Amino acid sequence: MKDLALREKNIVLIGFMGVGKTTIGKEVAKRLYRDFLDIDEVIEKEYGMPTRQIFENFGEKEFRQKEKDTIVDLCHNQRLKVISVGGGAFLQEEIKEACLSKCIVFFLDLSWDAWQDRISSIIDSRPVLQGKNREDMRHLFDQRQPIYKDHHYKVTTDNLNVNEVADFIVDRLKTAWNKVDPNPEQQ
Ligand SMILES: Nc1ncnc2c1ncn2[C@@H]1O[C@H](COP(=O)(O)OP(=O)(O)OP(=O)(O)O)[C@@H](O)[C@H]1O
Ligand SMILES: O=C(O)C1=C[C@@H](O)[C@@H](O)[C@H](O)C1
Ligand SMILES: [Mg+2]
Repeated sequence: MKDLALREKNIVLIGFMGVGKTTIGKEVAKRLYRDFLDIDEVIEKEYGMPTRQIFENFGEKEFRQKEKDTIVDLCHNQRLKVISVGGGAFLQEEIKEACLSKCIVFFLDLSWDAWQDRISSIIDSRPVLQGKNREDMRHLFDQRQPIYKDHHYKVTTDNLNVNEVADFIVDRLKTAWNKVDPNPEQQ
């Protein structure tokens, strides 16, 4: 696929587990009348089981390979999608490179203090949190922050609800689109 106009590019949400990529991605897609894809859900559908079971049955290495193939393919062959990627996706350079070069990447940032309030709602379904105590989780949280450093936009979500974060993202996008292409329908 040739290089896309800014308005046509896929929008990708990145960030640590539980920051709201799936929840907010759905809201952004609704507001823009776009299809939403959650990479964890795409992979789960393909395997017919939850991520946690994919890790148990096939191992993290296979999950990561599938994650890479799925995201890189979408980046090169799809347009106009809103995509939320798993919290570990940007550990892989090829994923990072494909997303940053082909899509518009939003980093959803959340402080450790605010993140801790989410633990009970996410812990059962996230394999990489299994068997970890609070200190281990803090270590993983800190260790992961550098992988999200490369992005196009950052949204600090601590004091924003889901609708406010989605509105913020859509507002940023519309500003950027209008800057490069103010009257798209007349061309
Ligand atoms: N801005 C927000 N304010 C309050 N709660 C939120 C916000 N965003 C998300 N949540 C809640 O946090 C929980 C985790 O959200 P979600 O599953 O969307 O995270 P995620 O980033 O997709 O996680 P993962 O990387 O593990 O898939 C959900 O219960 C969701 O309702
Ligand atoms: O942060 C991670 O490493 C992960 C996050 C989830 O979204 C899933 O992609 C999987 O559970 C791994
Ligand atoms: Mg998710």
